[in-house]
Amino acid sequence: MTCRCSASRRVFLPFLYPPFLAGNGSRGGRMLGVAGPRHSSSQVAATDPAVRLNPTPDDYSAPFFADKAKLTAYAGGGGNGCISFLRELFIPEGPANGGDGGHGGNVYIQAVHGETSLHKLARRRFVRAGKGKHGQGSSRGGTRGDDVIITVPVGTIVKEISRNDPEADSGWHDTAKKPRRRSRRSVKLTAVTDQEAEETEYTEGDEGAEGVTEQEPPEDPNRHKWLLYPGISSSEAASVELPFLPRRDRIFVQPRPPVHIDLSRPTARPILLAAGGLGGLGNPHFASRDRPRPMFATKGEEPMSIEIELELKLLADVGLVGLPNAGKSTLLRALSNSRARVGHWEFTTLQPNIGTVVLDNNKGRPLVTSFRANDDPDAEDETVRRTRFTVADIPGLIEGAHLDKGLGIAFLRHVERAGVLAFVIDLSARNAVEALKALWTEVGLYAQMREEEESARERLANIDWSARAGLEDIEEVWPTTQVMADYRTDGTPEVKGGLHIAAKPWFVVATKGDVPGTQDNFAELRDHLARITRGEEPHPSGVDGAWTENCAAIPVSAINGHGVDRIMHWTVGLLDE
Ligand SMILES: Nc1nc2c(ncn2[C@@H]2O[C@H](COP(=O)(O)OP(=O)(O)OP(=O)(O)O)[C@@H](O)[C@H]2O)c(=O)[nH]1
Ligand SMILES: [Mg+2]
Repeated sequence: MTCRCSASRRVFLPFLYPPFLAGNGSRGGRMLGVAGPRHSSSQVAATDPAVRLNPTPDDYSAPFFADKAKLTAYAGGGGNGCISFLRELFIPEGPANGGDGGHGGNVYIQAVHGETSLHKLARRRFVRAGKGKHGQGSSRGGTRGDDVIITVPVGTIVKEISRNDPEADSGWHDTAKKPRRRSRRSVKLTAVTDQEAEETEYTEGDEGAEGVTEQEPPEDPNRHKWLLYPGISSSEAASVELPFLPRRDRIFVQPRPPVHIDLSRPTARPILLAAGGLGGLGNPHFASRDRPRPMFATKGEEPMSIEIELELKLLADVGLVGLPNAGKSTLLRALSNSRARVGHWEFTTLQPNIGTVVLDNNKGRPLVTSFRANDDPDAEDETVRRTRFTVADIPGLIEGAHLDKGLGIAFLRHVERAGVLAFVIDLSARNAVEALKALWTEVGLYAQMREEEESARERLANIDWSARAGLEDIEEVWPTTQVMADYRTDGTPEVKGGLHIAAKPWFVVATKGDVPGTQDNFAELRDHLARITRGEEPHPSGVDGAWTENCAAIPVSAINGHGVDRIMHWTVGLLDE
């Protein structure tokens, strides 16, 4: 049989599979496997700044990235207790010696510095902790199930969607529902009235007593939690008298629903998400004078599972916000060692890129002296010397993004936590003041949407679902899915709220300054920002109380690396504020 795959390399489409290219065609690059010079494009780029800042569209590196993931964490079930008896040469019917079952493994979550994306978790769909092993004869306890730690990047938010906890649902661990202790031989009868259940005790020998109706003892609701000795006959099994299930405290306290954890700092210790089930008790626990050879043990607890949603908000110091094709990725390349994709069309960048700006050039002599808050809560010094800062480049924002136009405003969550916002404006494209206003309007509307979502979430968390609340109450607090902006008389959307982003320090990077005829545009922008600083013009977002202390525009030509150092100094100044 002949091979059905084409032997020709012509089917390889370089546009669709650019990462497979080792270089670019125009500068002596080559496809994989094709003879050519043995240096990579990154080596060429690293040595030649002109090539690095004006690369061809196929000269980039795109690491795997996902900022959302949904998965179900299953804790491990407990192992069963064992029913066994000592049997030796001269002891045919020895005492009970069944071991206890091992506890199930727990599922934890931990934010660590090494992780940068959720793509591995997005593909997994579920994680499962190990089951506890069953107990064995000769009093051998089962081993504990393995714990699982989900490691996520710093900046991840964990939200619970649903959970299934069979043990909690049965009320067995809920101390509020603890039944009264009763004698082993007494069986409870209940007569339910309209308001509350009245309890009467039915005790053997009371049959026929006045006021007590003779009834069959009710089925033990915990019958399914017992294991019977496999060797006993079915009639013996039916008549076996089981004691009350012993109440046991959980070793690990299950987090209260709904789980909502903001992992904005690395967590020194893993945080418990789902606690494993307790192991069952072996038959020696039930041995007594009356019952020296218990023919039963308890089963291990059923495990709980929790469905969670993970959302990553990249924690960069500076967020680049700009219209598509403004030159954000080129600027990121100029500031850092990033190999973000650059192209002369809109939406070249489809997912966020993070670059690190090294202040001391790795030589221990910082170009700029700067301090940042210390991450380590145990450290005595509150600030440490800053040697680097990170910059996030996100897909371009277009006007009407709040109406879900373009790539939407979902990517703004990656700059939401940035310490400083840098608005990248192309001086050669259009009026820079208008572009700045358009960008700030979208950012302001996004901030407003986030605030509404957050307050709706808080109200939802406070709802008493057990109360006889009308459906209207619930609908009232349900978050709106889209922001419907109010419009001013001039047709521009009006932003209400959103101060948590508008209060951040910001500046404008006026890029493509090398293009002839852009000076007037820059001068107008600079004057406009000076008026905002003096308080003669409102903040471009229109939000009251927004940051207007020292609004600056820095002219650069990122493609030539001109003026980029000033951005570094300015940013550090704002970060230190
Ligand atoms: N003349 C000139 N061209 C520039 C400059 N900076 C970027 N460009 C060009 O502008 C185009 C767009 O640059 P990108 O860096 O991809 O722009 P972007 O904002 O990341 O675009 P999106 O990812 O699509 O939002 C590319 O062709 C760059 O070569 C500059 O300073 N001067
Ligand atoms: Mg880009």
